[in-house]
Amino acid sequence: MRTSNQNDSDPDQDVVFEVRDLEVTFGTNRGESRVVRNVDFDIYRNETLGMVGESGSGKSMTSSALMNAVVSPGETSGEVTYYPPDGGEPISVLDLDEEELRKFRWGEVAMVFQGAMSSFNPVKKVRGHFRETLEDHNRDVEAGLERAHQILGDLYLDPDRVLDSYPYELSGGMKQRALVALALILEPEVLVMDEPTAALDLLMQRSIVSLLKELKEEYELTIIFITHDLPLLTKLADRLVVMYAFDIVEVGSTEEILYDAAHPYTRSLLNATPDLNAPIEEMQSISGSKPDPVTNIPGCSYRPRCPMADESCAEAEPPMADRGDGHRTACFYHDDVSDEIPIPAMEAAEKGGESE
Ligand SMILES: Nc1ncnc2c1ncn2[C@@H]1O[C@H](COP(=O)(O)OP(=O)(O)OP(=O)(O)O)[C@@H](O)[C@H]1O
Repeated sequence: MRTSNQNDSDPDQDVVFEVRDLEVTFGTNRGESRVVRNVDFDIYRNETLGMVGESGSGKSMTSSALMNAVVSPGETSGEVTYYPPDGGEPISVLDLDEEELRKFRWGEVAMVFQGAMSSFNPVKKVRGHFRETLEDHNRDVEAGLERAHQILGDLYLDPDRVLDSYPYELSGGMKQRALVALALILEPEVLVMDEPTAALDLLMQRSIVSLLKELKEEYELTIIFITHDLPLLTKLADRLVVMYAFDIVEVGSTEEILYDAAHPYTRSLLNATPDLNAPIEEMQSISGSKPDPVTNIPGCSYRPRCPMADESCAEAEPPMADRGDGHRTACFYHDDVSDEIPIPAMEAAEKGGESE
């Protein structure tokens, strides 16, 4: 097991991705747009890491940067180190050339993108997509198609029927599962899923979640799951990363974040989700205007919307405070937050748990 010498890494964890000082910028006519700002975090092998935050907070850009796949003319800087399994040589992802990246992206880390519903070529049968991916990566096509059968079966699909279909002949849920199977065809270690369930109905979203849990065990995957849907994440993720204004404001185990959220933004997010078992449609928006990636406000980026902000929050950016057990948050007042911003639903849930 690799242990990191970085202060904010957990030495007991087997790290698969180590991200340090990650920045993504775009030049605009208003000035430099910094859409990912000094982001530091680790991803542990075989965990499901959920990334949550309001629209535009930088989740997709951060996950694209993990694969050095930020769209042009975006500039990515910092360090993204990928640790292959079994102690293989670490890979500095931002230094890979085009050919190395092509191999890395399917073979080590595969991605099911936002809007993936449309990412099958409509005039090609599903089998053709599997064949093409295998051929492009010089894999044994017959053995690969056999694996496709296995994965599609594991996703409760009829493999022959799906492989012989055109994408338009499949329902949304079937198409989405076929895309997950395609992402897994080259046996990646990590699966990055960006809002993969957004276009599906609630029932299908929940069934994809239980399928992902099964897949993760079966194929020993590390999963990074990006969504606005906090209720969905709580059922799936081992740990959560909360993003606000292009940076991480809180990270910790899902349980810690649900029952001891220590950043005012995370607590507002939880309060905007009245019932963690309710459909996402019921999530309310948080008051105040969203941050602008071209503007750099001094101090804490959440300050303009934070009910607890005072002068010290304007003077300096709060460093990540360590609350133990890998729970960290960027707030000067993390010890006072639970008194200042109660979360009635969580308190009720906790009381219910105690009385059982
Ligand atoms: N091609 C682009 N060029 C310049 N800026 C971009 C581009 N794509 C996204 N952005 C900006 O980058 C910021 C972060 O966007 P990102 O897509 O990472 O957010 P997100 O948290 O994933 O949001 P969503 O949940 O809506 O996908 C936003 O301010 C967005 O407007």
